[in-house]
Amino acid sequence: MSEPILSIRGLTKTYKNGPRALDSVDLDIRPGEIFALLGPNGAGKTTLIGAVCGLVRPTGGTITAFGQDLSRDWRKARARIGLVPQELATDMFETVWRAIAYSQGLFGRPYDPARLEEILRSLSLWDKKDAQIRALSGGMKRRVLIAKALAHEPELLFLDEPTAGVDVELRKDMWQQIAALKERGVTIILTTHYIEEAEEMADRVGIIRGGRILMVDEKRAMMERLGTTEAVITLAAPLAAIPPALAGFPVEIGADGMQLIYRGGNGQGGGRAQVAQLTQALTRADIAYTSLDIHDSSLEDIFVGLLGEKEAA
Ligand SMILES: Nc1ncnc2c1ncn2[C@@H]1O[C@H](COP(=O)(O)OP(=O)(O)OP(=O)(O)O)[C@@H](O)[C@H]1O
Repeated sequence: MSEPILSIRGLTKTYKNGPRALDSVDLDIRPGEIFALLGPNGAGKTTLIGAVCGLVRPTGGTITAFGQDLSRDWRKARARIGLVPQELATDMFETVWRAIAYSQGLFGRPYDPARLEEILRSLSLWDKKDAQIRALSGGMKRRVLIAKALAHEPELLFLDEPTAGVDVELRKDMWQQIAALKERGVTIILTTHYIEEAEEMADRVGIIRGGRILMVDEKRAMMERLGTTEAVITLAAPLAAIPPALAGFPVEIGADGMQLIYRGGNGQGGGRAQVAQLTQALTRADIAYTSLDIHDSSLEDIFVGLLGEKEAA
C-alpha cells in the first residue's frame, strides 16, 4: 500500500479551561481517498481539522503530511492542504473574484486568472464574480468557500460539514463537485452530520466520539460487518406456527400468520445469504409465498447503534 498522505499519531488537544477535545487520536489517510469523519456534536471533528490546518495548537502527538512533520515544516505542507470551513471567515464586502484571488496567493501561488475562471465556472459562480459576498445566498456563499479552498490547488482537502443547511439540490450538486475533485486525484476528508453523505461519497469512514476514534473501516466492510438484514416474506396461506423446517432461522410470524419476518446477519453480515437459504427451505417445505421484501440497515442505523452501545457501556 502507498504511504499515507496524512499520518496522525497520539494527537491530543485539551483546551484551556475546556474539555479534552482530542484524546490520543491515531489516523492514516490514504492518497486519493474520500474519508468521512462521522461523530455527534462536540466529538472533536473541527478540532482535528484545525490541528492539521494550523488553526489549533495540539497539546500532544504528531501530524505528518506528505512525509513532512507539520510541527517542523508547517508552511510547505500547509500550502498543499485546502480547508473548506463551516463558516465564512472572509470579508463580506469583498467581491467573489478578489476573495478567491487572495486565497490563491495566500500560500505562494502566482496569480493565475485563467485558473480562477475555471474554478468559478466549475462551481457556477462565474456570473457572481463581481458580486459582493454579503449579497450572495447561503448556498452561493458555501460555493465561495469551496472556490477559496481550491484556489491554491490543494492535494489534500478538508471539508467541514460541506452541506450543512443547504437544500437537497445543492447538496447533490456539491457531491458531484467533490466526486470531480477526487477524479482529479485530490484526497478528501469530510466531516458530516448527514450520514447519507458518507454513505454516498466515502471510501472509508471513521467514527469519532468524545475525542476518540471508535472505529475506522472501509465503508462497505463496515456496512457488511455491522449491518443487519430484515426480510418480510408474504405467504400464500397463513401459518399458525413456525414449521420445523425453519427452525434455526431467526424468523417470526406476523400479520395474522400471513408474513414471515426475518431479522438476521446481526453484526456478522451474511444476512442476505441466509435469506436465500430461508427461501430454499420454504420451497423444500412446500410453503408458497407471494412476495419478498429485503432491506439492509444503512450506515445511519449502524452509526446510531454504535453510539448508543458505547453510551451504555
Ligand atoms: N476554542 C475552544 N475552547 C474551549 N473548548 C472548545 C473550543 N473549541 C471546541 N471546544 C470544545 O471541544 C470539544 C470538541 O469540539 P469540536 O468543535 O472539535 O467538535 P465537533 O465534532 O466539530 O462538533 P460539531 O459537530 O458540533 O461541529 C467540544 O466539547 C467543544 O465544546
